[in-house]
Amino acid sequence: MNQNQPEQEETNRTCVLQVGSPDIQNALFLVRPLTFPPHNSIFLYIESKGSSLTRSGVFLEGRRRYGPVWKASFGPILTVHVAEPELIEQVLREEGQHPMRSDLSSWKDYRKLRGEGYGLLTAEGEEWQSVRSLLGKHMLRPKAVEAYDGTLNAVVTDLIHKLKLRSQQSSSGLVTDISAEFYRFGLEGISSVLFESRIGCLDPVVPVETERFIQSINTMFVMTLLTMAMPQWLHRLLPRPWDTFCRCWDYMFQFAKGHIDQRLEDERQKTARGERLEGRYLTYFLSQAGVPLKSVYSNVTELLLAGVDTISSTLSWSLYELSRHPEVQTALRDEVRHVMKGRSVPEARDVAAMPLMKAVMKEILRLYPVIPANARVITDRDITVGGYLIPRNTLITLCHYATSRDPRQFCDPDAFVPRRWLSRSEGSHPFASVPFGVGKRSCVGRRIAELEVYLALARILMHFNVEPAEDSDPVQPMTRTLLVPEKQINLRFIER
Ligand code: HEM
Repeated sequence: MNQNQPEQEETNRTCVLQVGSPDIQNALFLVRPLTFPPHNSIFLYIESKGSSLTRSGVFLEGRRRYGPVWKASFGPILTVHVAEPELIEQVLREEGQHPMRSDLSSWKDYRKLRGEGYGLLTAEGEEWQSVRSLLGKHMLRPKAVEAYDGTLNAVVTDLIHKLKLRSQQSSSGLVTDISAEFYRFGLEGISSVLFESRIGCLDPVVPVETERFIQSINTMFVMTLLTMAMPQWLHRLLPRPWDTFCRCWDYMFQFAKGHIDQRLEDERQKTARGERLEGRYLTYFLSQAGVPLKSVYSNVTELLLAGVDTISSTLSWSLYELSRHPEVQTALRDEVRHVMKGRSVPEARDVAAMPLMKAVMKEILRLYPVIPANARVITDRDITVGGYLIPRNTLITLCHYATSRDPRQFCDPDAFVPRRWLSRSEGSHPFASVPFGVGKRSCVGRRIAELEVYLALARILMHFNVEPAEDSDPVQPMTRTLLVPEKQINLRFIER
């Protein structure tokens, strides 16, 4: 069969190709809210007319039904989906000097409404470029990132204590809802990199404002889908999703501003006392480089937000899969111990000698890419992708989850097989699994995220055998803008 042909024709299909044809609005995706107890907030199914997508089937079903390119509407937004590595590569190779993810964003609408600044996630053009160049120096250069290992290791030490405390509270070493613990770890980790000071997320009693910040992120992501699915005029008729969305952002900005103001005040007092300033944290670099305070606020808010779910999801799925594959867990622990040679705390440079560790993270992000679909808008010209003309300013959805679970790219695609990354025989397309994105606008936190996950996994495996909870059913991923576990992940941490 031709790879570019749909596997199966559907008589009741709601989405057909031919961008620019009069029936461009004929595809309607419905969004139905569901309550989901663990976070006490609303989660979403995305359904196509006729049959529901599985919760984890982020565009797998679209790919199966319609082939590698199809168009659909999400509320008022028309988007062309691209679900083939070669075609994703074609789109990304077309992006210009200042790539744009999406022009139609409720995140941007909030900033306009409240007069807040834009951070790296939301800024465009020259504004984006200047902050990206600055942060890139401190977040992507290997030497600059290595310098954070002491800071991050201190946070990992607290995580290990917390896991010990929690596992000792159960006779079987059970720690329920590990993602919640790793949300706090993620927030503490990114805060320490941003402020070079600790904010108490891993203390025995977690500060109320920390929990509220994490809850705000959760709810904001859910509301993002709802607000995007509703045309703006509907916000007046059904104000709740939009109001809730704005309140979440208000709190997130307030939280970040409080910490930034505190930190800058500390610096002012030091200067007044004639002490030398030698900060090694991102807020300091931003403020010293003359970035306006409004932009420091928005960038720090967005970096805090970006560092929480991403780390939590990756660590949770890593331990989930390692608990179900004890042979991989043992091999990884052996690798860590071999490199550590009796030392107890790994450093950034140790990771270079841990190929299996890197393969485990790649495999986890292939199976569970925390951003399952990304987007691009090409603003200056029409482009041709897979033989279809896509007019300028069209929102193009890049279906990464669909390509990274595609059996044409990865044999046994739903299985956890880290070793596939250690041999060259797999032969998948380089754009089949790109969990951090590719190119100028790719993830600026990638190196920090990798280091944080490596340091945490190495120490956890040195301290614990990680096993599934008794009688635990498999956990599937689902989408809430980001990919998250559909239910709590509970694991047993047995001290070694
Ligand atoms: C496993 C962890 C992570 C994954 C899988 C991930 C993935 C991504 C992806 C897919 C993008 C969009 C790239 C594109 O549009 O091409 C992105 C952007 C971004 N990420 Fe991450 N991320 C992770 C961790 C982090 C962390 C820890 C931070 C903060 C320190 C961070 C900060 C950002 C920022 C600021 C952007 C926007 C970059 C820009 O537009 O210039 N990410 N990330």
